[in-house]
Amino acid sequence: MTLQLKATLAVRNVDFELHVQPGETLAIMGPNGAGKSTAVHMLAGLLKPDSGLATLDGRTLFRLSPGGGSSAGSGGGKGRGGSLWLPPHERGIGLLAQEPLLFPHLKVLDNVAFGPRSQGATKKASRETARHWLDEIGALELARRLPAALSGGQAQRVALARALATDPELLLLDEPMAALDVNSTPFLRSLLKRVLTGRRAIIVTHDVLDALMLADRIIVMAHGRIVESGPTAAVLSHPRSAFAASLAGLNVLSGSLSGNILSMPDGVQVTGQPVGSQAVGAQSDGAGSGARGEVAAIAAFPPSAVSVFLAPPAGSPRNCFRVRVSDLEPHGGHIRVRAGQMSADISPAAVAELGLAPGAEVFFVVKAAEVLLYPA
Ligand SMILES: Nc1ncnc2c1ncn2[C@@H]1O[C@H](COP(=O)(O)OP(=O)(O)OP(=O)(O)O)[C@@H](O)[C@H]1O
Repeated sequence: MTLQLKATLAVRNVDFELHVQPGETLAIMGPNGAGKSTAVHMLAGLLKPDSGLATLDGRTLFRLSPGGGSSAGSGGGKGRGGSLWLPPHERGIGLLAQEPLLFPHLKVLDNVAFGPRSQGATKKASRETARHWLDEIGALELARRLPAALSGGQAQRVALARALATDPELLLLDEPMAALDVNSTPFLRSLLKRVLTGRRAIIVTHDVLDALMLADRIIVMAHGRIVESGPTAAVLSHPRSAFAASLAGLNVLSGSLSGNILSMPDGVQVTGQPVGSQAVGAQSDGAGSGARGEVAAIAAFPPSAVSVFLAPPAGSPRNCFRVRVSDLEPHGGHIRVRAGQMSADISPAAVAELGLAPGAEVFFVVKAAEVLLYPA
């Protein structure tokens, strides 16, 4: 029993396949325009792919073959050529979007009771279910308010209760914290942690903390494709895409790899440790291959591995980058020295000793042993 989604949509350049097991929470991450919301909207029944198949525990949500003929936005049921498209309310799926989208004229209790009521429950039973979920999310005292009298965080909690009240087989969360102020975010995140435990869900997020706290597994999308997938901790500790490496807080440099040397487009070379020479061949599917066995690759290393010097250290075999400091900011007990895309974490004493300030030209130095080289 599983959720399966396989879909293509040429107009958005998406083509991917994903699975989610019962009880599993999957985080979808990736840069802007990667296709994350597109995936969620297809599952919710709000966007029709050109072709694909989605099944939830053996039930077909949609089945569309290329040129199958049913038009986007049309109603449910079977179309020509055996195609099938269930409307959103028949899918057994709950959706929590960025905005709570509560019915403005209904009190909180009736907003939450709306789902069970439209599934056929009596008015009394629907309200009991609504009270149960409002209690679960710690918002029972809001039951008699209208949405206009709620804060953004309260409204989003009520929207969560509303999504859960239909007892969905799959809960979709599309950047549920994005529209909240920073003070409301931790509360909703810990609430989500509680309600997502043991529940099948997909969360689209830009925040690595959400993935760490809420997800069992993460997929990274880029350009409408899945470029990385695995248990959250494994993806972040051994990122294989530039995006996942930057999520994990690593410095990421792109270039082409030959042996243990990454050459960047500006000619600067980085020596590091290739992550499994077999992995280079296996992962590079030919698309990024260049001349003489070179493959498109990234170098990743943590800011804590970077030392900062005012002059290049003489005779050092280490990697040395000439950079201009763009920013200094506190980071834990250290100071994060930013220089364009690269960062170094050094002690406040070292910052004072070097006399660092934005605009200073310095050298970032990192040992080859600290640099991991991955196929891009
Ligand atoms: N309403 C739309 N009409 C046409 N194209 C769209 C529409 N919404 C998104 N796209 C395009 O589809 C592709 C996937 O977009 P999508 O919104 O799924 O990305 P995303 O990963 O959710 O991005 P973000 O993090 O910015 O929300 C992008 O190329 C985007 O420009």
